[in-house]
Amino acid sequence: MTIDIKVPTLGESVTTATVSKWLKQPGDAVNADEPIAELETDKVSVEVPAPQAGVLGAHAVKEGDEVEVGTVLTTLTPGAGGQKVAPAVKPAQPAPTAAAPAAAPTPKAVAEAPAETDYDVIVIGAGPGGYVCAIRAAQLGFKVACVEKRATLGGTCLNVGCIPSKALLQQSENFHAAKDEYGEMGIIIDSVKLDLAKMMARKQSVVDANVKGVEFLFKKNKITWLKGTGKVEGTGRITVDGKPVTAKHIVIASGSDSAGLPGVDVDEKQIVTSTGALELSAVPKKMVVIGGGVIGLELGSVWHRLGADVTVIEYLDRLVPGTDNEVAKTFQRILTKQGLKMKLGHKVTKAEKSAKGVTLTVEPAQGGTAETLEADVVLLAIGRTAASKGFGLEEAGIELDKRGRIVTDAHYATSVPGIYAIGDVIAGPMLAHKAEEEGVAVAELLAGQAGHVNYGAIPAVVYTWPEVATVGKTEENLKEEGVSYKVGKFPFTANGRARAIGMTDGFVKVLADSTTDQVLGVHIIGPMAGELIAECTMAIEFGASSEDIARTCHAHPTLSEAVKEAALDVDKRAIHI
Ligand SMILES: NC(=O)c1ccc[n+]([C@@H]2O[C@H](COP(=O)([O-])OP(=O)(O)OC[C@H]3O[C@@H](n4cnc5c(N)ncnc54)[C@H](O)[C@@H]3O)[C@@H](O)[C@H]2O)c1
Repeated sequence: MTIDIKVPTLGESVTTATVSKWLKQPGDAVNADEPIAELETDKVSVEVPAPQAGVLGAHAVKEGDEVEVGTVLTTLTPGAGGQKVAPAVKPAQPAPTAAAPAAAPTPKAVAEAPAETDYDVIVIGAGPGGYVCAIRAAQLGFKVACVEKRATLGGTCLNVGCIPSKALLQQSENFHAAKDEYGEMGIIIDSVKLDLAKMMARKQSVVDANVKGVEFLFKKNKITWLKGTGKVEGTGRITVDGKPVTAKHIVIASGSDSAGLPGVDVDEKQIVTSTGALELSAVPKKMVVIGGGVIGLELGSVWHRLGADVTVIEYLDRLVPGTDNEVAKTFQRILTKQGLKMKLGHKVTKAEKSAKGVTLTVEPAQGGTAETLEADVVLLAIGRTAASKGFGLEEAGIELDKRGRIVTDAHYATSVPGIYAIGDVIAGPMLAHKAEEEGVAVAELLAGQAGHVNYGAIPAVVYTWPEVATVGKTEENLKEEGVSYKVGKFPFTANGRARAIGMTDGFVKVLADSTTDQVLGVHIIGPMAGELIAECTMAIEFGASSEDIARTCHAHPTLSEAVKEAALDVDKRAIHI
């Protein structure tokens, strides 16, 4: 008996390929799944594996021939594979060695695409990118499943990131205000006490309500939650805890993990990432934060307000890289005034744990004399890395860049047909709302619509007090790009509402093109900056001019009037300064 080996399904809309190379010749013995020929489609190179062990018969096509899906390539006589039972036409492939691993990525993915699938779309990861993608795909009529290994939906953001940190930020701000600021407003509270356990319980109830909300949305949209760990096997195929599941389209939204630092071993008790810093059972006396970025400053602020002596060690000579320099300097001044200690231009080279605490060795970033710092708790917050390892991506041939992020084209397609990626696991800012936008865009693209993300209009917010919010280009960006721009600025000290609420730190800065007046960037440090930036983001999205903002009536008395005044100041006609 012989069986035909045919050109397999090549993926969506690809029906023809060219036989680029025969890897095995007639008479060669092959094992099941061993590649026997290489085909090239207009998208990728594909290997055709033998369906079972046996000996190859006559080849029906030669190298260079164009073939269609279903064309017979060659025949196979089933039997024992792996050994030559007929004279070799070509030497057998060398056995894999450490120096030359045989597990070449890419090609087999397309060859194994299933003809019929369990779902239209499978999303791997139920964070803001993944769950939003799943919901939008379901709205568009797809049969959708979402794989999530965590016990609850919502990913890092809802479970151990954005949401719990914002709950703690609010609660610690209220505690601090009641303790240190209400007196000025004529509210005398004799004794303000912290009940940390209750504070943590409330934070958890906020998280619980949010993650249950996503579960409800899944039910409402008839999305199947596949509980377990997803592993990508190739085009159209994954496994969940080892069980095969198939889909026409796979979207990877696996997110990111906290970056480690050699010599600093995280135990989530004494040396913590953001996850541990949201769970501390007591206020540390001394806390050292490694990294003066978003997480370090938000969570450093929380524990400082609750009573910890906090020192931030930052490698660069400024806080929050990427934000407007002037904003960063003001931010540093305000946080220092609040009592956070800053050690800029320094790095941690070692962290030694003992029963008493942690001893950190700290050195100037550019070299110099080392010193030691003591801490009860160390928060490591030096960035996050794409979660792209350990679930089959490289084996399936999905290309990663040097930083481990999945490489995608403008439509979020990876190097393997039918597999897409969005959110923290691909390039771009690691922000929940960026991931959400990409989730919607990819779902719409899969439905044949014009899904799109405007990367020039993605706001970023640091939820400290005051908040820092930014959208579009910074002055530094514009100088680098040689764009001529005008600056309008307005301080919150001159805003009536800011005075009334007693929060006058900070300013709004509007950057507009010198020639066209188009708004190119807005940078805010001040009360509720994270809310105020929405108007500015919309201005950029709609291609508005600073005059458009300046001529828009803003309610009085509101903080948003500071945005209007900054826009007026672009033409030096602010009223209240
Ligand atoms: N509010 C928000 O939107 C929000 C909140 C939390 C996290 N996030 C995102 O999560 C990601 C991670 O946040 P993050 O704060 O960890 O990263 P980050 O990139 O914001 O900041 C990390 C900081 O650590 C510094 N650093 C790096 N190596 C160092 C070293 N060896 N010693 C001292 N300093 C060092 C960097 O210069 C940088 O300032 C970011 O992409 C952030 O945007 C966003």
